[in-house]
Amino acid sequence: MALALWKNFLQITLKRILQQRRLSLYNGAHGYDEELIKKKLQQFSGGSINLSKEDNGIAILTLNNPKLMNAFTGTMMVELQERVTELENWKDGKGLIIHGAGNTFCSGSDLNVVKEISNSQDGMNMCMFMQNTLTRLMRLPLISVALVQGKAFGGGAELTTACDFRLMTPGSEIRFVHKHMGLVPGWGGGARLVRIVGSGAALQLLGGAARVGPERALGLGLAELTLPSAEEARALGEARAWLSQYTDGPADVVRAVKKVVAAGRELPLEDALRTEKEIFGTVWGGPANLQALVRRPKHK
Ligand SMILES: CCC(=O)SCCNC(=O)CCNC(=O)[C@H](O)C(C)(C)COP(=O)(O)OP(=O)(O)OC[C@H]1O[C@@H](n2cnc3c(N)ncnc32)[C@H](O)[C@@H]1OP(=O)(O)O
Repeated sequence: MALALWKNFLQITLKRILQQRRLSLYNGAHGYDEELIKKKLQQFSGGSINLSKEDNGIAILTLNNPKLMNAFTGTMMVELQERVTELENWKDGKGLIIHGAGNTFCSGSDLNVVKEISNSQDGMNMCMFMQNTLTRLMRLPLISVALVQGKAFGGGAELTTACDFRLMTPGSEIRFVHKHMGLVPGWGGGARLVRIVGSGAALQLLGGAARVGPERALGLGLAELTLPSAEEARALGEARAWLSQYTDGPADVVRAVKKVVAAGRELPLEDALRTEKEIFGTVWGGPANLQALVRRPKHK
């Protein structure tokens, strides 16, 4: 009995490690040493990344370091990775809202940390660490929303692009300030921005470190909607209500929808088609499909 349980535990752990590897971009073969950079990042503490999973299948991820406009300290980067792992293992999940504490989104990486790891090796490892985490975030089978209040600057702007949708509150601003810091995006925000707004607009936003308010973001297709409220709790309620139009329904179907779109977004066409076939197989003849066949709804 104990041996069977142990074997089962080992199998589950191995499966999780393999899944994380498959969903990540970098490993040892790329000269990436995850344990080394995690140890380094742990030296720079402060703030937290909080996750609450609600019964409606929507999770709320809060960037919590309001003293520094929710800038990412080292421990927050590590905590973000842990929360993403938790979300990968949340089988009832359908949606995710990412927001910042204290009426603002995130001012990027903590400049005190940036200064301490300004050598090339640490910088490249931090870049690979954050790309791995944000790529796994983007690939979650959850429909995700960045709720942008106040400012989303630098790495904060990059984080918004790892979500499926961006909702902005009145007066909020997304700004890729990297150029003014003598940098380019390194958390994957450049590549994702090109796919969201196209290369011309991305060049304008990155090359000019442009301020993007709700109106311009809507015009560019960077944001979906300007919410009516700028106040934290109200805006969160409005974001929840907006997201629920896509997360209503059985978890397996909502997750399948996200997986089909994620495959179409990332894979070459033939691979995406094959993946779509696999995902189709998980819902065809499933409970929601059979119930619908009994109900025979008219889609008027
Ligand atoms: C991945 C690459 C990156 O992310 S590089 C980092 C890019 N981000 C930045 O350069 C943001 C720098 N900060 C700013 O421009 C301003 O603080 C912004 C965000 C516009 C907010 O301005 P304002 O509303 O006037 O507030 P403030 O400047 O008084 O800030 C409040 C306190 O927060 C701090 N803060 C802000 N951002 C960061 C940051 N990224 N790292 C470290 N600290 C940050 C400010 O220094 C200020 O602290 P203090 O009150 O002076 O002790």
